[in-house]
Amino acid sequence: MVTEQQVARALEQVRLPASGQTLTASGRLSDIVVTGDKVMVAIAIDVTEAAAMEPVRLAAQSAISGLPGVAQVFVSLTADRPQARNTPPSTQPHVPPGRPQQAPSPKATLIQGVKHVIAIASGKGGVGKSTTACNLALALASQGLKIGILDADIYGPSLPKLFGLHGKPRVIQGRTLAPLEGFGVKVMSIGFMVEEETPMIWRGPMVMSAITQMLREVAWGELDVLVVDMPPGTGDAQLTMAQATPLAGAVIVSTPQDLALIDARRGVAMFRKTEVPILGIVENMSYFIAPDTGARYDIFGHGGARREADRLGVPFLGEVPLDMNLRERSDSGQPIVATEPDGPQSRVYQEMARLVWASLAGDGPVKSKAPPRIVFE
Ligand SMILES: Nc1ncnc2c1ncn2[C@@H]1O[C@H](COP(=O)(O)OP(=O)(O)OP(=O)(O)O)[C@@H](O)[C@H]1O
Repeated sequence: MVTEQQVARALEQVRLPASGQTLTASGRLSDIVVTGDKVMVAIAIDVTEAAAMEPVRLAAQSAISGLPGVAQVFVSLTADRPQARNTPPSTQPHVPPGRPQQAPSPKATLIQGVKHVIAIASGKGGVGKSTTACNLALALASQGLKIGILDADIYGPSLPKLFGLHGKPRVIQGRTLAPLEGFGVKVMSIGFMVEEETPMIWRGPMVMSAITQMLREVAWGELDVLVVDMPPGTGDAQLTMAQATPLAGAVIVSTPQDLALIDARRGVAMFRKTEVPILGIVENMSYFIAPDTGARYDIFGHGGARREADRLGVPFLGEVPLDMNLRERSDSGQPIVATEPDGPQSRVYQEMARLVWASLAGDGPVKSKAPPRIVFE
């Protein structure tokens, strides 16, 4: 098996054009992550250096690919402090339509063929964000839309399990990977690239670059909506990601408890800060119907998310009950919307999908932002 030291040595052959320093000596390398026959490494850059450093990235890529025992290489450029973060929107340079742009800000770089990218986010972990992302994607697809889903929850990727997908994405050409497909939805997850037991010790910038690669170096083809399952929380990593991903809107998932709702509020604030429209709030694990008696229990309290949505002035997208059937199907890779499309839970997701699509298509409360036109020379 290839070692981190061998990778570091290989990168000594790569020099930075400006200083002539080797990449290894430059202090720009992130941790080198080796898992089996896969190598992942990120090169820290300033956002303004993106174009100038691309040849360095390619050289690093080929230096590592040449090592014995390496099957897949994942080298990415990563800007720790994206421009948008330090620059108030009003002072960002305005690029008129049709004018070439030298160094596109991460936000401006849309994904070719993808009409809308939406984030499914939660202020706190374990509230059912991935379950919602998966079933919402399937519900959108069942309405005849072309849908992809990207697992950006890099610390705990759950889409492979939810969609019952295993195996490695096929390399189509160069670095471009083919997404896997489950129930008519194109699926990409870092979980396809690393073993399940691999500890996810990624540095913040590396997480960002892995996601950027999954957004841009995957042959998504023509999509109406790309659903992004975000990592839970509202910390720095999430904020950076919300800024670097060309989002048309965000769906916030919460359970009804006060504590979860406080976090959901933070989520709404975070997306507002990055000027991403809130498509709505979903209340997951909203109530429980006892299968034997049919009695209803509001285990975590009920209706909190709807009240919070009203208070924040954002749409409420539906209540998903705490349901054993839903959980069992999720855990066995048989998502409920695909395998029991007419059941009561699926109908909640269908309605959610209808509201989300209405917003994206411009018929609902949230208008999708007109994508800026970018021309590369
Ligand atoms: N409505 C529901 N009824 C029953 N079980 C649910 C429901 N929603 C989610 N679950 C279960 O709760 C667990 C956590 O769900 P999920 O992985 O979707 O949450 P998450 O917010 O994405 O978590 P993480 O923060 O770990 O990414 C899973 O086992 C899932 O099957």
